[in-house]
Amino acid sequence: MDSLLFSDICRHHVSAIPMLDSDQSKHKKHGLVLDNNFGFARKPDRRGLTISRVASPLQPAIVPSPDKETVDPDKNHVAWTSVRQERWEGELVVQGEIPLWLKGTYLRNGPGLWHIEDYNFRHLFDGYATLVKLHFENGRLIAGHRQVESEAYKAAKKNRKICFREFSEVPEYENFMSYVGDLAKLFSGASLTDNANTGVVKLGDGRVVCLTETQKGSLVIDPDSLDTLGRFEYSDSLGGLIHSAHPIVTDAEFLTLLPDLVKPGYMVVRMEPGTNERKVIGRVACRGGPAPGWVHSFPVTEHYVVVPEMPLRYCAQNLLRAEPTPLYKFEWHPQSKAFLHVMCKASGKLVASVEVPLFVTFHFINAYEEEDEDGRVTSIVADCCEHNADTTILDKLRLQNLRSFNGKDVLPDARVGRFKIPLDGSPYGKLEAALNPDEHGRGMDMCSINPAFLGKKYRYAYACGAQRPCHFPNTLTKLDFVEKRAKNWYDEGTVPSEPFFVARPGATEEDDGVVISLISEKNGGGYALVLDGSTFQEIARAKLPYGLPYGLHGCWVPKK
Ligand SMILES: CC(=O)/C=C/C=C(C)/C=C/C1=C(C)CCCC1(C)C
Ligand SMILES: CC(/C=C/C=O)=C\C=C\C=O
Ligand SMILES: [Fe+2]
Repeated sequence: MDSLLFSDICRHHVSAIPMLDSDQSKHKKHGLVLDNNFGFARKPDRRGLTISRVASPLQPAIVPSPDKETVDPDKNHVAWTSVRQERWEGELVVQGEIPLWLKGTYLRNGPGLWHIEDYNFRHLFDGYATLVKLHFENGRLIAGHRQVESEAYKAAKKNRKICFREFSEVPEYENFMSYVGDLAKLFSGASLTDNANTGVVKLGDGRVVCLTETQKGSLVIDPDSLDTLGRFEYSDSLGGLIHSAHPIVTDAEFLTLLPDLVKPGYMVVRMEPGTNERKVIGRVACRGGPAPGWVHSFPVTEHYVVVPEMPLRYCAQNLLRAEPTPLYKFEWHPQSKAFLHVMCKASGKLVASVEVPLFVTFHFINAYEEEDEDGRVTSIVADCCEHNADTTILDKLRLQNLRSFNGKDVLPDARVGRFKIPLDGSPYGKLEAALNPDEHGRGMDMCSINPAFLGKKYRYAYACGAQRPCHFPNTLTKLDFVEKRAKNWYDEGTVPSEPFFVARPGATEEDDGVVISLISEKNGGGYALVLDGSTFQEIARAKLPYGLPYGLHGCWVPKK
């Protein structure tokens, strides 16, 4: 049973954040708080991890490495292993120095639980959401993680099986009639997951919301306790079941895209802080078919929203299937071509719609307007993590592939794809690499920028790159689009998550700040890492009591 493996996780005295609740008290042992209450029975996972450490209440723990002999790093890298318990919180020992100006909480969301009972999920994106926090204050660091209490997660726990349609997993049907019943529920959205495992955003009004690609998977959480407070109900009647996993969120607005699978196109919508009502800015009809392209993310400039139409398109038939297809809910339609549409934020009018070379991206990095000497906008530049128009990256993110690294260099090449969209009515846009991909080992994804440069001409981005041979991005990289160079951070055998930039208050330089990442180590350990935004050198790290599974996207909640 997992409880043996989870033994003796220490929790320190953190007076500001009450932890004991009735669930936890039953695990209270030797003055420690455990929270091994997944309710999913499971055979031991051969990690044989034992972290046994009792910390005095005020002393941060020094946690020994797990038993090396029983850890098979190739198969059991902690990045691809389910989080070991529902929740934990404690203060970490900091090596180096956390700047005193860094006051607030970094939140990171991601799919962290990939099994129920003995059933292992297939794809990275299937896992139930694990929310991680790093609270920085006065040079100290309090960390914690907790499962997001979606209906999908709670139902799986209660019924000991998958109950909703996830990215690639669907509930097991007892008979044909139950499959038909589930299909009926698909159209109303009732059978879709609300497992908000992709990102977390802080709205302009302070509410913090975990998100995924289903609209029902928008869940409000408490950034201190990591409690799930309830569903974020959109009060408009725009309908639809899915949206972009990456809305553009600023203190002033929330912008997102609602793909329309019936009449292929996208609704561009905006929501003001303090409301739950999205209002339509405009609609873009697809130029290719048979369905809209997948819009995991999209970029904006100061005045425009760029709507990508990728040839990797949603596929209604694949949505209905009980077994995943090679491209899951999507299909690759190169003959349908690729387009970028540009909509004016203020009027909802389409100011450009250009055909561009075929591309595959999850993540746009940023976009900005270029002007002539009279201040007229002549073109738009939009950057993304581009997988060389190759969809195989989706297959590389299958857990079986992630868990079977054998030293071979199998990560497909990726680059910073820079689109140039003319606004003079020309029918074509360009796509080129913004810098030589060798600068970042030809791996490229999970990007962030200084948020003050959102939609504006910018020089720097932070992302994960590659130190080859590898099967997954394994470096942190700082990209300089002026010098066309990258600075890379690498720690052998680790899997770093999205580098997240936090600007120093009062900064005037774009890269004046820190970059935060959570690192999963091959020995089962893990640490929080803080790099200097400018030099990209390590300034602090703090070991976690145990490594955490790979996570996706984060946000920053400044201390009030
Ligand atoms: C974690 C991540 O990056 C993406 C998650 C995507 C999900 C959960 C997609 C779910 C979907 C369904 C459950 C049915 C409808 C299509 C689609 C949005 C792909
Ligand atoms: C982790 C990832 C791609 C890595 C490729 O090199 C994509 C994640 C997408 C969802 O947020
Ligand atoms: Fe994403």
